[in-house]
Amino acid sequence: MSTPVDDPLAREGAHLAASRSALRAMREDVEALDITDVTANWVNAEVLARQIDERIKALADLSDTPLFFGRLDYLHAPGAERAEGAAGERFYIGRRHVHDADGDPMVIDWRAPVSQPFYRASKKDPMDIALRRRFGYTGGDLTAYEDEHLSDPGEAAGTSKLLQQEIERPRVGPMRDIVATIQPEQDEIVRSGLGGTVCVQGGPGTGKTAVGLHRVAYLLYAHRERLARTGTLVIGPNRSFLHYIEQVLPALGELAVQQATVDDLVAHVEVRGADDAPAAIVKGDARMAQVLRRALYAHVTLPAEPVVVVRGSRRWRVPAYELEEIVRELLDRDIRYGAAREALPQRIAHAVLVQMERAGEAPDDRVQDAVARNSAVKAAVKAVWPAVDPARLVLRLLSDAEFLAEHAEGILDGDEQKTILWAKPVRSVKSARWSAADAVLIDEAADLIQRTASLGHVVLDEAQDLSPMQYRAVGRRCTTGSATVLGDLAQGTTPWATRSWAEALDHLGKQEGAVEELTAGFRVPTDVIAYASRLLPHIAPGLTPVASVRENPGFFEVRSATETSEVVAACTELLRNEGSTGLIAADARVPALAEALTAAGIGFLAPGEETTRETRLTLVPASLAKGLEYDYVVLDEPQAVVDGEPDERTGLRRLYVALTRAVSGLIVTHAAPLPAQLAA
Ligand SMILES: Nc1ncnc2c1ncn2[C@@H]1O[C@H](COP(=O)(O)OP(=O)(O)OP(=O)(O)O)[C@@H](O)[C@H]1O
Repeated sequence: MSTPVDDPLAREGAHLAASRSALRAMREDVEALDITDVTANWVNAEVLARQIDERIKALADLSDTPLFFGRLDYLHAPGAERAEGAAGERFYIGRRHVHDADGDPMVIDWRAPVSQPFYRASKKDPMDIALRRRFGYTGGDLTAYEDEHLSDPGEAAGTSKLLQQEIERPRVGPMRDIVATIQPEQDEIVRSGLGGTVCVQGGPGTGKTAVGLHRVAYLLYAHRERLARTGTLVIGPNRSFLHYIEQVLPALGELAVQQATVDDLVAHVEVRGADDAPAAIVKGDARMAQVLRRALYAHVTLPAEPVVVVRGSRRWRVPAYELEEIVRELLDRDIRYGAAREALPQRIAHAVLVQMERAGEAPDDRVQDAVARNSAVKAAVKAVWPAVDPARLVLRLLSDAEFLAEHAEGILDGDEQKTILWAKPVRSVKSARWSAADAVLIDEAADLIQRTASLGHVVLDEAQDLSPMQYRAVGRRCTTGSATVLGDLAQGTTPWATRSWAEALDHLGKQEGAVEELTAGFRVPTDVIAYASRLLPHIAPGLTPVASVRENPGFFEVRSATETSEVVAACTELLRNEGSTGLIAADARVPALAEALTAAGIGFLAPGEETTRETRLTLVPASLAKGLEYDYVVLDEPQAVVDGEPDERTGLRRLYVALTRAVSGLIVTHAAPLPAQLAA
């Protein structure tokens, strides 16, 4: 019988058990904290209690997530300046830091500098690593390990089986983290500094979303205090997508990252209406920002009358030309409309004070405040620099042809103006049927009036679908921070879809952002991605096709199915496999397919609903498929997916998205002929 001493696996198992009890002890220490004496008031107590609560949650030992997944044996002790626990030469790499009762590290956080060679070291550049060990788990049990002697010239470089297994593991439930298998080119993006914006172009399944989420986790580790103050945000295309990814960061111990759609960010009004494509295109065009600025500043009128302030028996007169100077100076300064409006009364009061001093008085700050509040000053401010409500400003632009023409002159042509004008004038902000694009305009106007607060870091996923005005809305939420922009130009399905990343970064206000490309595909099997890539020359010429890293060639079949029952049969067939199945269909065909599934007694979910062992089928309208994945996919009627979009290119892009959701197998069913572009 082997003993822990001679059996490496047993030895590693013992380290796992010891690490687990150390983690338990760390948690118990936090749970035992008594804060009654240390907090001066209840607000502090509540904040502290919440922090403690979060810390306890972050220290949870999740039975199905291994505490460590790798080990690094350094040749030398890493430099003290870069080491968390530099004393030892051996480090276990895991999701979070675990230390023993003496404070010595048992498990090192994957984000620590000493963990980096786990992801980056190679035979070519061993990074001072003698041994890299990967661990394999079955359930929560440590059952395998695999070694690479990176500094041993005699050992050939090979591909890791454990890595391959992890990549090919079937999917059930929401998205999970990839910390154990982040690839070198992904790691470079994950660990790029907080100061810079990174934009990642990558085909379907290249790990963009995964990389973006891990980058936030990394940044939170490396800049914890700063980001706790300024905040982080992940932006995704819709609720079901956000739901799909929402557990990745908590699994990495990060509970404080906000998630939102762009619509959530700009929810100044209730969106009840929709634009047709031509109107949405103009409203989403960056030129609208100029129109709004002009329309807003048109409210400022240069004063023609003096301001006369009466105080006691004296009258102080600020002549019109002096007022004009003040107004011009405020217009020239780079401050918001609202801030300038707030400054104006003080400026006028200051001019009065100068006169008072000249007249031998010695007014103090209180006098200046009193003058600023004087009714004559208030009236002048109201006339010269009136308060503007952003929603009302947009309402007027969209309902008043003359007002729009005046401010869009030389920016939008006559047809464009007509396109965005509402058919019927609308009376109030409340009664208007605002569209999503209108809400973005209101957000732009609101920011012209009052600066939007900036976060420390924003991750923008599926960015290719944003309009220039939406990019601006996101950009103003990270003016003093940085962004990770993730997308695929070939998957852009909005009429205003991004044409180039340079342009997108420009609208975002992050011209300096670096564009990186990911081309290794972790999701889609070789045969399927090859089939889908036939569309690339038609939808995004010039993009590199994804190269699948999956060894399993996957299952792929195109078959004719004239009845919905045959589509249902394809689902039943795929459900015999382990993992999730998605039935993706043109939105218009979803009701009929839902009916057919129900008639056949097959339970199914909507996208974003969590798959369970019992219900593993999701019926996905093509319009919601983006970003999601299933082990097996039945793609119903490709031509209908194409026809569901207003133009052929968008239709083919939608089809490309739908074709690239499968991890292990795809059946395409069709009654109508397949789109010609899919022919080999
Ligand atoms: N290094 C990796 N190791 C294991 N799995 C990975 C790795 N990178 C990505 N994956 C997996 O590949 C799948 C696709 O990743 P992800 O959804 O991030 O790709 P994407 O580029 O955002 O795709 P899409 O363009 O379709 O939205 C996910 O299941 C993800 O967990």
